[in-house]
Amino acid sequence: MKVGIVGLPNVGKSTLFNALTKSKVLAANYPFATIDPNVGVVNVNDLRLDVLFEIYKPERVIPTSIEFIDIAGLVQGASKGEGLGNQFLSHIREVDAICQVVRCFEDGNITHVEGSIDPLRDLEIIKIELRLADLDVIDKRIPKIEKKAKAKIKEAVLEYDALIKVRKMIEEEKHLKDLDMSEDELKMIKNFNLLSLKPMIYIANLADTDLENPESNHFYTRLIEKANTEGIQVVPVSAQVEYEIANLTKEEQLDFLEAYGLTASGLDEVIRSSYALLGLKTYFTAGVKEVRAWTFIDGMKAPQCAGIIHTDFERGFIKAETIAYDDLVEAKTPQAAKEKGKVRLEGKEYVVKDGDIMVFRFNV
Ligand SMILES: Nc1ncnc2c1ncn2[C@@H]1O[C@H](COP(=O)(O)OP(=O)(O)OP(=O)(O)O)[C@@H](O)[C@H]1O
Ligand SMILES: [Mg+2]
Repeated sequence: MKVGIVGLPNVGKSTLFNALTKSKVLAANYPFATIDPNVGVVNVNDLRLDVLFEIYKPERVIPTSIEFIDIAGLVQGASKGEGLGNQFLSHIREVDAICQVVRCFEDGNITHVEGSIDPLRDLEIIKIELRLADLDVIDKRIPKIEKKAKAKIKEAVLEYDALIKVRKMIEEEKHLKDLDMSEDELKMIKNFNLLSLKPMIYIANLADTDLENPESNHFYTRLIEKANTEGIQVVPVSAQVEYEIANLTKEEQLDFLEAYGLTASGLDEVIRSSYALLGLKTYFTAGVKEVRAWTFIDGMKAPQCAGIIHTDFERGFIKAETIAYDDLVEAKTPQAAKEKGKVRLEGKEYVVKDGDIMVFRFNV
């Protein structure tokens, strides 16, 4: 699962990426500092792992992770080849969700490609470019299948109808959920990796002085209002502050945060929101050797979830011993949970739930 960090040039994308991934890729005060995408893996902090650690006292705890990709800045006209143009857009096609960094901080020393701070204008630029790029893809495809669709070839009719619907949706700025599309049409559309259909959150990149009270920044409040109308979540952070504290010890971090009137880093919220945005859930495996978190997609059944660990587990799946996280915590030990009848034996059709602690029985 990949999350792309997207936005205008020089708004703080690489700075945020460095903070998230504890890396040191080039983040610099000029547009197009980033050209090739940077890729990094980020652990997903989960307090439940700390609790499971206390229960199982394992030798090690392994959190789950997601991948972040820092992508080159996008400018007006990118869909027509401006800036890094289509090369840039192809990198966005590969991600499953988008974190859009929106500059809300004022700083005369840091160049803004549009010459002023205006988050709503910036959002509009990005949105238009993503939509134009999609229309381009659709309009190249439609003539290729039109004849076959008119000749009533089944596959082509399905694809043609789906493309026409989505084209209209993009043009009229509607949502996919407002469209009357069949399962098959939706599947078909997925293959095109359309940018405007990717789930998105906005990261409001604030000045350090705004952290204590973001609402005092009118750029930020306007961004929130806009996002509310779109049903998009906003996460406020200062990429610069997060970067500065990313490599400190936990204790130093707390002191540093306190100086800004904060109790926690904003990065966890960025990571958690991205995880949720992707529709991701977590199940656990737990024992004395290892407690480990595994990511699955909402709706997956037990065998598929087993397959995330090893394909043999899926192929030879028999049953899954399952305890709900809350049941385990309430019972205090796996033994007590068993005695209370809280350990369930689930079969092939079981839809795994967030927090399930699972032991897979399999035979190959
Ligand atoms: N919240 C912030 N407050 C002040 N300065 C910031 C903040 N976030 C980032 N910056 C500064 O903005 C400049 C640009 O940052 P960065 O290189 O991360 O941008 P970018 O979006 O990756 O740009 P590009 O598109 O060129 O790759 C850097 O000098 C960075 O230190
Ligand atoms: Mg960059």
